[in-house]
Amino acid sequence: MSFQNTSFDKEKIKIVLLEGIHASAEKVFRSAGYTNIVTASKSLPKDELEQTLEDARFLGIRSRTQVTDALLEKAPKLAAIGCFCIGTNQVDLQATKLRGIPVFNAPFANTRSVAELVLAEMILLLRGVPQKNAAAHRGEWLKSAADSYETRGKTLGIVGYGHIGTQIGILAENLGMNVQYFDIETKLALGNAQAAESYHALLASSDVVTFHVPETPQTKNMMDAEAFAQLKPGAILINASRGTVVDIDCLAQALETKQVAGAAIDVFPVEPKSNQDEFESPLRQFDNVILTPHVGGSTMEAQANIGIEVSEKLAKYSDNGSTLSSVNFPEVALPSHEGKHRICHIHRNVPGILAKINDIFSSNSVNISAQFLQTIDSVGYVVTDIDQSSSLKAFEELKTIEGTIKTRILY
Ligand SMILES: NC(=O)c1ccc[n+]([C@@H]2O[C@H](COP(=O)([O-])OP(=O)(O)OC[C@H]3O[C@@H](n4cnc5c(N)ncnc54)[C@H](O)[C@@H]3O)[C@@H](O)[C@H]2O)c1
Ligand SMILES: O=C(O)CC[C@@H](O)C(=O)O
Repeated sequence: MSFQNTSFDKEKIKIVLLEGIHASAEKVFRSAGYTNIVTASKSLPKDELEQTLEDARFLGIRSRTQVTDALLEKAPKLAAIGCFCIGTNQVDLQATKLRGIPVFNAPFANTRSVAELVLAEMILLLRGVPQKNAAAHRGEWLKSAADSYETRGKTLGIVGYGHIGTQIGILAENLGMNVQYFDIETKLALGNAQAAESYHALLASSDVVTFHVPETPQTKNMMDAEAFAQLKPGAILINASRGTVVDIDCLAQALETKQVAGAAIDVFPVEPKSNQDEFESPLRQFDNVILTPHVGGSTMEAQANIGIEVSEKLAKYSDNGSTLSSVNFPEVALPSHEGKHRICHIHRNVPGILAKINDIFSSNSVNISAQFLQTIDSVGYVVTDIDQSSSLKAFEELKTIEGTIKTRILY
């Protein structure tokens, strides 16, 4: 039997793209020869999702779809997942890794969009525009300079000085603001920004505090009752990171007591599953709070770019085996394997696997033309390019090595 018989027709490879992923993604897949593409404009209910994933090879999601180990159990053919966004907290990264499923995302494409929104919100909140706007819609006329401020000379505190936080810092300095930041990592201060002595020092000395941290156990309720008490009275609070970071009930209380003069919140502990579901929040009652439906990164530019970036990563993994920039997997950047067959072996990272793989190639007289290995704690990934004339028997034998998680053959 030749390798040709194991070939998986590209047209049969099922790709599921959920949550209104931009059409640019489908275009990339189609131009790479993939035609079995299922799309949905929202996240799917549990049963429907499980059914759709039964025979799916690739899954594309945004922030709503929760990928748990139990869901992966129902998706035995899944080869890789693309998060068409920055956050990957909706995916069980450990479970996907142990099942040999690399996860990809778009780490930069929407960062400018978030930075611009935050900048605009800061200006509007310092001027009291949200409450004046809401009043005008009710027929009231709040012409007054009271509690209305310029950004110039004010202090912006950025919590999480990464791709988004740094861009906001630069933009805010151009408005004449003083910028300070707090990050758990040592970061290069851009412009005239300064690292705050501590998180609490930042809270106590900033006129505007904005959060740009990932969802982690450490960032959960970073803004709790104690943190609100540390804020400079009358500060503005912005959260466009993750809904777990700010305790919404504590924020509501701080707005009641005027400890916080205004807020902009884009992300929530519980978000509606679709645009048809009602948005519930204790913040709805406050005119001085800008509420946006998790659209910090939702601009036409960002979504189109994300669609291209993540689908290209998935198509490349499918065609070539490259895992470069995966967030949970050994990263291997692979050259083209024209004229060769490429065998990908994903396994538990225990001593001796590489030797066993090569023993099998050797005993089957397989000529290896290139080999790549990378490991990440518990998982290893070995990619071997072999002559086309080599026997399929070796590939079948590789599957029997103890500790094998997944094998693929690409040609
Ligand atoms: N609202 C939206 O639509 C939207 C869009 C894009 C990203 N996001 C969210 O914004 C987050 C930040 O994005 P980014 O691109 O700047 O990420 P990033 O990884 O570049 O930066 C995050 C920074 O937070 C720091 N950090 C982590 N834990 C911290 C802690 N406990 N205290 C202080 N700093 C901590 C990291 O060291 C890093 O510098 C993402 O994780 C994502 O969840 C939201
Ligand atoms: O598009 C989304 O659903 C999430 C956007 C944002 O939170 C991200 O993590 O990039």
